[in-house]
Amino acid sequence: MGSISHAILPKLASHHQLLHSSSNVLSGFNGDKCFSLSSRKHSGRIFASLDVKDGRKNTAIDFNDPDWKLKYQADFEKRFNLPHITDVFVDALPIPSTFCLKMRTPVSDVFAGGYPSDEEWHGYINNNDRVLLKVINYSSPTSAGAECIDPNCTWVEQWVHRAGPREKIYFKPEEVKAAIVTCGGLCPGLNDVIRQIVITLEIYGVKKIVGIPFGYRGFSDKELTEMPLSRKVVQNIHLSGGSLLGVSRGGPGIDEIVDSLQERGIDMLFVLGGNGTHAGANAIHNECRKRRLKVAVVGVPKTIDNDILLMDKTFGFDTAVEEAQRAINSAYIEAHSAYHGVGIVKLMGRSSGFIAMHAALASGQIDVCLVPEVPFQLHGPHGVLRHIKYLIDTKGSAVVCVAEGAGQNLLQKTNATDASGNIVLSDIGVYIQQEMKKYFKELSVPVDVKYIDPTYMIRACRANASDGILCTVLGQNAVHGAFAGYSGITVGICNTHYVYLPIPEVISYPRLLDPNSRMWHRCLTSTGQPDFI
Ligand SMILES: Nc1ncnc2c1ncn2[C@@H]1O[C@H](COP(=O)(O)OP(=O)(O)O)[C@@H](O)[C@H]1O
Ligand SMILES: O=P(O)(O)OC[C@H]1O[C@](O)(COP(=O)(O)O)[C@@H](O)[C@@H]1O
Ligand SMILES: [Mg+2]
Repeated sequence: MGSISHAILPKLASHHQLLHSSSNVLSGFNGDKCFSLSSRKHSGRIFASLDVKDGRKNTAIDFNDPDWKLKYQADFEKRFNLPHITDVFVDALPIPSTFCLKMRTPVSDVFAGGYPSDEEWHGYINNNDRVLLKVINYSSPTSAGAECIDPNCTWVEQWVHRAGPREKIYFKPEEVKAAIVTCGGLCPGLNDVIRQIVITLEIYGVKKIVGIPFGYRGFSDKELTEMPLSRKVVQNIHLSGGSLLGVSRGGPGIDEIVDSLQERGIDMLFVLGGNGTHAGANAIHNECRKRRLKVAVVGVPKTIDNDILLMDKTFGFDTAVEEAQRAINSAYIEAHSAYHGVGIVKLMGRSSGFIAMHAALASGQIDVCLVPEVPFQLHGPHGVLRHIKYLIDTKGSAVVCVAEGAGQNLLQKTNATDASGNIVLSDIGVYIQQEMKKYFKELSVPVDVKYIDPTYMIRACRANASDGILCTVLGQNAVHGAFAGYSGITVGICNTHYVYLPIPEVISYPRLLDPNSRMWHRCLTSTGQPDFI
C-alpha cells in the first residue's frame, strides 16, 4: 500500500472538479463526495487524510497501516448503523410481525398474534442483510469517474443495510398512530408514496393514520386539521399529480413540531421531502430521543433534482426527465422550422444538473447542455454564443438546454431566500435569451430565439410507470423500517437494491453531477458541444 505522493495529486486533480489545491492538499468533488485529500509528515511517516465532507469527523487514515482498510470499514459500518428504538428503550421487546408475506386478508386481526408460519422460509429481511454501496473496482485513480479512498484506488467494500419487512416488530399495530407529511416543492409520485404507506400500515393492522396538511406548517397552524387516511381515501390518489396533503416551505421550529407530535400521540412519522425536509426529520428524531419519546421517524427522499447522496435516483426524477422531453421537442420543432432558429429550454435543477443532462441524453435534440457543475462563458472565442453562431452557420438552427442553477456567476445575485432559506436564483434562461439576441444583432445576423420555461410543468404531473414502481417500493419499505424500530433513517435505491440509510449520510450536501463521470462525457459526445471556457 503506497502512501499518498504529490505526484498523484495532479492526476487526481485532472479527474475531479478542483475547488482548491495547494502543494499537499487537494479538495473538490467527485460526484458523490466532496473531498479533501492531503498528505502530511508526522514522526517520519506519511499519512493521508481523506476528509469526506459528509458530516462525520475528519478521519485520518494512515495508509501505511496494514489494517487501514479494516479500520475504514469498521468506521463505515458505524456511520451507516441505523438508529434504533432500543438505543434509548433498551428493554423494548419485539413482537412477531403482523405483516404476513404469504397470505393477504383485509381482516388483519387474524394475524394479531403474529404470522402463523411453520415453515423455515419466511421471506423476511434479516437485520444483518447488507447491500454493496459501490460496485466498481477502479484500477487507477485516473479511471473515469474514479471514487478513491486511498491513493492507489484499491477496492474497499462498503455495505449498507437492506430494506424490507422484518420478522420482529417494535410497535403493536393496534396501538399505533401514524402520520404522513409532505414538505418542500412538489414532485411526481408524492401521492403514490402516501398511498403505499397507508396501504402497508393497514396491512400491518394500523387503524389510526393521519395526514399532516401543508408540510411542517401543518404541525403549528391551528387552522389546519389533520386528515384521516385509509385505503379507501388513498385508493385513486396516484392517478393525479401533486400531494393529497399539500406541501409548503418554511414553518415551525423543531420544538414546536415535537410538541405537536406529543399532543397528537403520534408514534410513527413518515416525512416525504428533500434535503431540507430530511434535516428537519433528523432533528425531530433527535428531539424525540432527547424527550424519550418512542417515535419512529422515517424519511422518503423526494426531489426531482435527484440531489440526494448515494442513491441511484430519487422518485419523480424519471417523470421530470420524461416531461422535459415535451418542452425540448417543442423547442426543437420551433428552432428547426424557423430561419436561423434557436430554442432555449430552462429546466429545474437548483444546484445539480441531472435533469438537464438526462433530458439532453434522452431527447438527442440538444446541441448545448449547461449545468451548474460545469462552468461556462457566454461571450468570447470559446463562449456559448460563438458556438451557437457556428451551429447557425453550419446547420441552420440550435437547441440549448440549461439547468436553472447553471451560470449563476454570470448573473447578479438576488440575495433573496425562500421561506426554507433556499437561495432564490437569478434567471439564467432569460439572461441567455437576452444576450443571444444582443450578440446576433451586433453581428447583423438574424436569429429567431424561442425561449421555453416549462419549470412547473415537469413536476406538477403524475408519476410515470417507472417512478410509480419506485414509489411503491419506497413507501412500503418506509413502513417496514418504522415497524422494525428504526428511526432517523431514510429509504433509497442503491445499485438497484433497496436500502435504509441514516439520514445524515444522505443530506450533508446536495449530490452533484460529476463532470468527470462517464454520463457527462456521454452527454458531451451526444450534443457535440465543446468546453465553453
Ligand atoms: N436545516 C433544516 N433543519 C430543519 N428543518 C429544515 C431545514 N432546512 C429546511 N427545513 C424545513 O424543511 C422543509 C422543506 O425544506 P425545503 O428546503 O423547502 O425543501 P426540500 O426538503 O425539498 O429541500 C421546510 O419546511 C423547511 O423549513
Ligand atoms: O418555486 P418553488 O416551489 O420554490 O420550487 C422551485 C425549486 O423546486 C425544485 O424543484 C426542488 O425543490 P425541492 O428541493 O423542494 O425538491 C428546484 O428544482 C427548484 O429550484
Ligand atoms: Mg432542498
